[in-house]
Amino acid sequence: MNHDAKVLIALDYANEQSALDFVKRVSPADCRLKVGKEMFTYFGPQFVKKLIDLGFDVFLDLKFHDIPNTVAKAVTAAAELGVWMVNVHASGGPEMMRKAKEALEKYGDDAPLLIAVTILTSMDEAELKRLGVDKTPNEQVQFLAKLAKDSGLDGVVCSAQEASILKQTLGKDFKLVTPGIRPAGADKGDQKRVMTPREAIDAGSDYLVIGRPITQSQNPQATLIEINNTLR
Ligand SMILES: O=C(O)c1cc(=O)[nH]c(=O)n1[C@@H]1O[C@H](COP(=O)(O)O)[C@@H](O)[C@H]1O
Repeated sequence: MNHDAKVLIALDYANEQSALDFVKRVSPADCRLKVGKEMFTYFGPQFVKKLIDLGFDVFLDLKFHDIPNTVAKAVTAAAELGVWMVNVHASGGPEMMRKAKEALEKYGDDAPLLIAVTILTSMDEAELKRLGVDKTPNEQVQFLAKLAKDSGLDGVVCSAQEASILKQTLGKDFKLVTPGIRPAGADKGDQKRVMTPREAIDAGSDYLVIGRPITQSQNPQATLIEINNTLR
């Protein structure tokens, strides 16, 4: 579906029917859906196909990280499946990212957006040091995001805290996809540094990954519309 919905709902279910029951309660005109490693590993491409057939844009969040040839083939498989967005780890390197982007060229306007993961929000400075990286997470995110842009990618996943600096340095067309979003008053769960949907958009986010505040709502469509209304 071609629309400007900014909310990407994270479908984190270990049961396919529960996910499909939820999906029937929200409109593909008002959101897109993110399918990650858990659901893909349990339910596979057939599950993704069902969501697409229901009219949803799907972000296939498998964070590919492998040699360039393998990643190019993996993103090709994602394009064949018909997903709207797919991602790779920027730390796979510029050659890997370039090859992945080139593999999608033949799909023209139907190619999925190709997004890079920079530094996972679960990594702190000490953990980066253990990996031999002597930068702060923030510096390393900026470094990898620039590398992703220079390699031709369409954007990055980052925290909303990093969005404003990345928007300034990498320009308005480079898409920023941000998790860790909580509507005012919502339960934070295990997210530590959160922003409201409106704050994240104002900071420069293009797409907001939101899971539990919508999936666990009594009325998911109403919650989604409330969020969308704050973004106008
Ligand atoms: O890659 C992600 O989507 C992701 C990256 C990250 O750094 N932090 C993060 O929370 N996520 C995902 O974003 C979603 C957030 O879900 P909620 O915390 O329920 O809104 C989950 O699917 C997380 O796995």
